[in-house]
Amino acid sequence: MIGQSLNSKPTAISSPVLSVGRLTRTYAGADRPAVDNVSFALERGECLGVVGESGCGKSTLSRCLLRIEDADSGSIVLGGQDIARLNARKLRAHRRSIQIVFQNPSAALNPKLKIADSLIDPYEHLARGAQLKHFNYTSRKAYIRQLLEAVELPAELANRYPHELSGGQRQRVTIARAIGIEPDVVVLDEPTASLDVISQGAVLDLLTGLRTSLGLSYLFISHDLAAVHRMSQQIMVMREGRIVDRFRAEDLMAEGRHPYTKELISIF
Ligand SMILES: Nc1ncnc2c1ncn2[C@@H]1O[C@H](COP(=O)(O)OP(=O)(O)OP(=O)(O)O)[C@@H](O)[C@H]1O
Repeated sequence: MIGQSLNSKPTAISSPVLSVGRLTRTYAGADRPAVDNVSFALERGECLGVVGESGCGKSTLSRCLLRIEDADSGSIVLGGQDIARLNARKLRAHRRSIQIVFQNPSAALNPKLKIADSLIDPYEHLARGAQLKHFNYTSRKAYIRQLLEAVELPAELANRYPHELSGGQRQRVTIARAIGIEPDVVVLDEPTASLDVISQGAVLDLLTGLRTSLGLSYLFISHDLAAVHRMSQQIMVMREGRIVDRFRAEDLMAEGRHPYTKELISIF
């Protein structure tokens, strides 16, 4: 099922899978932008971590990237096209390319749908008939079984409702939903914040395994520097809507870190 051919590290010469330029979003009545002139490039197959304290603009950034809300200005280049200004009809073609996993899996899953129905939904709306590289859609049942297996859940959970799963199992279902249509980019917005410490580690390890085996690229957004460091190849530090520091993960403790990054290091 899941191909292992993409297990090797991506080469540095590949062009970014997602490029964001000078993205800015100011809420009505606010005295400063929630997202202020943010630019970055996400390399294919990598995880780019965004760390910052509560209120720094992380969730606003992720909602703008998904076009759940619109930025005031700036570009979001995905698959070679700037999707920041596409109208709903044109945006539809790109919906499959970028998916999100939210903090709270209970809110992300429809309580009235069985797990199988929740899992099939993105495929039916965004990927029906598409050629998938890693999951084979031979039948609805076989596809759902592959998705559950990919996130290490037993097949029999397919017939349950969300309230009949643990929080960790529910988050694995939302991850399966996001990856099942094989997007280029997955935005992980505090994906483990609602889980206990043991489940957090297991879900982070699962996400890293999926990134390498499926060749996914992640934007991993969290207030937790330790988790961001564990997951990411590149790290950006966000404060009051701005990116104040960026570096490769191995340079976290290097000379020249921004004073605010040092503050975050001192409490992690
Ligand atoms: N819908 C909204 N309307 C008005 N202001 C908002 C809205 N959403 C967020 N904000 C404000 O924008 C700023 C950034 O909020 P955002 O939720 O993006 O931060 P965050 O880093 O994700 O915080 P947290 O980690 O607590 O979720 C905050 O000052 C917040 O009060």
